Amino acid sequence: MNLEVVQLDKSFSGKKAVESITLSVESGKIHGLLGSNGAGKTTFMKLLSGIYRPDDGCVYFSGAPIYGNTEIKSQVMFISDHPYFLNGKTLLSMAEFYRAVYPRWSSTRFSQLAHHFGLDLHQPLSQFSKGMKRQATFVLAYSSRPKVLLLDEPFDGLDPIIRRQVKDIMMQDITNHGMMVIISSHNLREMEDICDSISMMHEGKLLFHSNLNEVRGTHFKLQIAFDVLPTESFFKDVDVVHHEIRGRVVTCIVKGDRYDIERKITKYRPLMYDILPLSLEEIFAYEMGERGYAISDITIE
Ligand SMILES: Nc1ncnc2c1ncn2[C@@H]1O[C@H](COP(=O)(O)OP(=O)(O)OP(=O)(O)O)[C@@H](O)[C@H]1O
Repeated sequence: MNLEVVQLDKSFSGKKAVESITLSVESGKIHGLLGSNGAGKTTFMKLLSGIYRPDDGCVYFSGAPIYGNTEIKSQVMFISDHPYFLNGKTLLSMAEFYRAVYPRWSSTRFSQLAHHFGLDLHQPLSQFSKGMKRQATFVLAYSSRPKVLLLDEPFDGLDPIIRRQVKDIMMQDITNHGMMVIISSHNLREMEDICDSISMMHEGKLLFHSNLNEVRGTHFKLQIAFDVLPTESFFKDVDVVHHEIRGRVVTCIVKGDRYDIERKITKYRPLMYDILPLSLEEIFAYEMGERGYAISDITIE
């Protein structure tokens, strides 16, 4: 299933939580949703999963709007950042519930995964630890075999071994069954490793939407040392979008083709230079900084 979001709007008490978002994601891909606190990521996820009705615009999966559409909703699974289970339920009784709602449910998968993670089928889920509750959520989600998996801060509370296994299973469903995954997370290091594309939200708006390899191939960090600092023309010529000068060393973020950048740099006769791809954290800081959301120091009494 492909996702198409068109001009999506959602407000709470007159305040926009999601504003004019347009976005598309193909099946078999992982899309990362990044953003500041309160940017609107969870609200956006709830609109994508058909929990919230949009004030304006629409969320389409394979051309059909999701809101109020039971058939589409049964193929889209949302895992919230707060695992929630019906009162007094065990993993086994939750499995019965999911089996009734999700037509692609696999009891074989359920038995295999519950056994693999060593989860007790008969213990009330309320007695599970935080990490065990998360594992139970993933067991139920993977057994439901959704075509689209929406994950809001999904790996919090999982130990590193389980975290890796949960991601491995997700990758198998993406590769073997073309599942689409949309992940909202503040863990940029992890997102960098697994996402095909990313978007960044701030104050309800989508600032930026791009294929990760494309960003890495067009944005670079440049450290360059000069005998004598160059004139302003250097920054224009090399297409510097942000720079800092310390002594005779200039650190910049540069946009463009890597070989073209190197060719231009050499004309300014640097003593030495290093050109590196930007990390997702640097892209985030740069894009947010452009919108006035930069790191500032705070001193407390
Ligand atoms: N049910 C609600 N009622 C009223 N306001 C809400 C509701 N849900 C979200 N909001 C508001 O919408 C805005 C976006 O919140 P949201 O939870 O979507 O942000 P977020 O990007 O997920 O944040 P975080 O990274 O901090 O989890 C916030 O200003 C929040 O107060």
